[in-house]
Amino acid sequence: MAEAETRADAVLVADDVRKRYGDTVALDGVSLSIPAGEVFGLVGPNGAGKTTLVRALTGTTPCEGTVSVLGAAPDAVDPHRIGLLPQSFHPADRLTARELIDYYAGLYDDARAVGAVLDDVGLADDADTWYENLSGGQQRRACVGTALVNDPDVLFLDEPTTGIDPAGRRALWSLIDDLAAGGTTVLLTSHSMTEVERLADRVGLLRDGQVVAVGSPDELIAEHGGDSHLLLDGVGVDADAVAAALDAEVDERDGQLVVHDVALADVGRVVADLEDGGVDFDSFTWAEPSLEDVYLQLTGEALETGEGRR
Ligand SMILES: Nc1ncnc2c1ncn2[C@@H]1O[C@H](COP(=O)(O)OP(=O)(O)OP(=O)(O)O)[C@@H](O)[C@H]1O
Repeated sequence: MAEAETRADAVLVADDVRKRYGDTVALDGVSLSIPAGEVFGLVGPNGAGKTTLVRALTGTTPCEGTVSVLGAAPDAVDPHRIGLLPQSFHPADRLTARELIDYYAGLYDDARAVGAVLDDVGLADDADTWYENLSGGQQRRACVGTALVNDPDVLFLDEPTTGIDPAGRRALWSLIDDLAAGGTTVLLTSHSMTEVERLADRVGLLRDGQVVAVGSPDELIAEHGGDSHLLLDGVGVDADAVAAALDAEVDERDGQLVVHDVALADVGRVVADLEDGGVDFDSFTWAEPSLEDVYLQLTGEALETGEGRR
């Protein structure tokens, strides 16, 4: 699709957006265009500029360049149409979850029913617990709820699932799916590549305030994810011995040996060749390239775990 056509349909546009904090360049010429109903995942290392871009797009920080939301400058858009979950959000401790959602609902003329929002974020059973007595994950759910009360057309979620347990994360993912299916445009930031690969129609990778790649997870994986590979674990595994036994490219990553370019159908043969070559290893895992590999490739940084660094 031509860029002009894309922009005409776009709900969120950033055009050459720049932001400095003193000597720190937080955004260095970011251009993006996000159509209605898309879930767009923004990823990148700490300090890459994700939160600053969310703030620029929501008009909560001034910036150079052009940003537009629903065809207008962010501060000209009807606030009913925008939902924002900031990365840092500290509601009053002595409000219950219900009172917190009710407070935000009171800011809008036609807010959703408080009980329905509590249901959406899985807090119906804890609705009358003070915020300070909710667990970290429950607190985050309550915060997500405040961004949903106005049934927004555009939803900004800055690290929405931080601290939320796996079941809660899945529930939130399916809620986001449903919102997008209903036409809501969602911009979310995350350090979990699993989350972004699962949710996002397209992903933008920020590094040092610049967009270094944009595309669907499949496109990014095909372009930057590398090959399917075998990971070898165990004391006594030696990269040179493995390379010699297999006549293959081998390198080290996080204490494992990576044998490159191994198709699933070839795993049996490769393992037999290793045994024939006298290579001593404890276990192996076959892996297809994932968004995490794209991230590693483009940022040169390792995530602490496969589920992100938080
Ligand atoms: N209010 C501020 N004052 C000064 N510098 C800031 C401010 N906010 C952000 N920065 C700096 O701007 C850069 C981008 O920060 P930003 O919070 O946008 O990154 P991020 O990608 O969201 O990081 P994280 O993954 O840690 O949330 C960083 O170098 C940060 O230190």
